[in-house]
Amino acid sequence: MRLEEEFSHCDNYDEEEEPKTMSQCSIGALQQQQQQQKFVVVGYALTSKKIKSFLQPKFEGLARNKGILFVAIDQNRPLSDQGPFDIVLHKLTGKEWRQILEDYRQTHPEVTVLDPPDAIQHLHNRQSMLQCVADMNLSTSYGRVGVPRQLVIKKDASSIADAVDKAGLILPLVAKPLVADGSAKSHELSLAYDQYSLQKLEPPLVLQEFVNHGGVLFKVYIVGEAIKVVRRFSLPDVTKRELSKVTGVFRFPRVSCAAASADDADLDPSVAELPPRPLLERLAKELRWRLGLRLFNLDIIREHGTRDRFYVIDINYFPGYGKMPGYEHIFTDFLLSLVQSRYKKRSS
Ligand SMILES: Nc1ncnc2c1ncn2[C@@H]1O[C@H](COP(=O)(O)OP(=O)(O)OP(=O)(O)O)[C@@H](O)[C@H]1O
Ligand SMILES: O=P(O)(O)O[C@H]1[C@H](O)[C@@H](O)[C@H](OP(=O)(O)O)[C@@H](OP(=O)(O)O)[C@H]1O
Ligand SMILES: [Mg+2]
Ligand SMILES: [Mg+2]
Repeated sequence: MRLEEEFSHCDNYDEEEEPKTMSQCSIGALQQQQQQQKFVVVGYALTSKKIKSFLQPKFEGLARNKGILFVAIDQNRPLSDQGPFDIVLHKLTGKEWRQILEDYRQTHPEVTVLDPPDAIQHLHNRQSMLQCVADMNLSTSYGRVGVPRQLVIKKDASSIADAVDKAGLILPLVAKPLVADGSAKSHELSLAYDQYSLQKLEPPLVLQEFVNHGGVLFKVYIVGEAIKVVRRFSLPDVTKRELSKVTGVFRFPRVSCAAASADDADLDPSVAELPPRPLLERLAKELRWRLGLRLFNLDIIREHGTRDRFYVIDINYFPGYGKMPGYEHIFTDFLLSLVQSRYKKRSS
């Protein structure tokens, strides 16, 4: 759909208007064109679930008032025939789609594609996802940030116990599918309590040491330079006593989803205390740069019993921003800032 056709859905376009004369029409068209030119046009390619959670009416309304227009991308038509766009927002999977976006980035350097498909791919594998955090080795006066020790098992479940032993990983272990592509399967995680049961797991997977953290994690949303942190309930600590008694591998559900908000819960202050802001700002800035991404969130936990020992356990591309408090303003400001910085670059 051309942008002009898409505009027919806009509030300011009235189909019931009186017929106009030729000159009125062309003046009207010109004015409309001028109005259009002032809009920041954001093409989006998102699943219907994502459209519902992200493009909420209040957000679209605020964006429009600030001069931002969202236009659905038609995947069945060449991208170059659509728009013209200032920004392209996307969260779709598949090789074909990645190639379309890469080609479009080459032929339309003036358009900001959020974010580059190659950089997003980095987060689709739970090993490469956390590599940047490990490489960073962030240690400041506000605290240290690392990743839990982990091991990748590509195949052969019968060899897992040996591999775990060799690597010196300490039980319990969180077993996560290696691929993190947003599919339901990629969110099917288990907790393994004993060596013998490890053979029941299904590779390819990542085995990550379980870090006790008081049952609360921090979700850090990043939108360009903006950061927002929320608390979510998480898996409870595993005590030594429990570990000595329990055997087996237990599948666990989506424990830290939006419904598990712990922001208003009555928590032990040492568990609830948010990670220091300067530490998160350093982490976010470095990750933005190292990952080459502007839209992501990360799950970070504080080792129970410490004040300043943090672990990043997960990074998600274009997460559920619709559940981030104040996302409407944060996102619109971000989109406008992108266009302004492009404009500045061009005129300097
Ligand atoms: N190493 C760990 N130590 C302690 N708890 C962990 C660890 N890894 C994961 N968890 C728990 O398991 C949950 C799910 O893990 P993770 O965030 O890696 O999965 P996910 O399916 O990618 O989640 P999301 O829905 O955020 O994408 C976390 O929210 C946390 O409660
Ligand atoms: O599409 P994948 O990569 O699976 O990422 C999901 C995250 O893992 C979820 O945490 C998001 O849901 P919550 O915001 O309810 O946690 C979920 O948010 P959504 O349902 O608004 O899209 C997704 O961002
Ligand atoms: Mg997570
Ligand atoms: Mg995840």
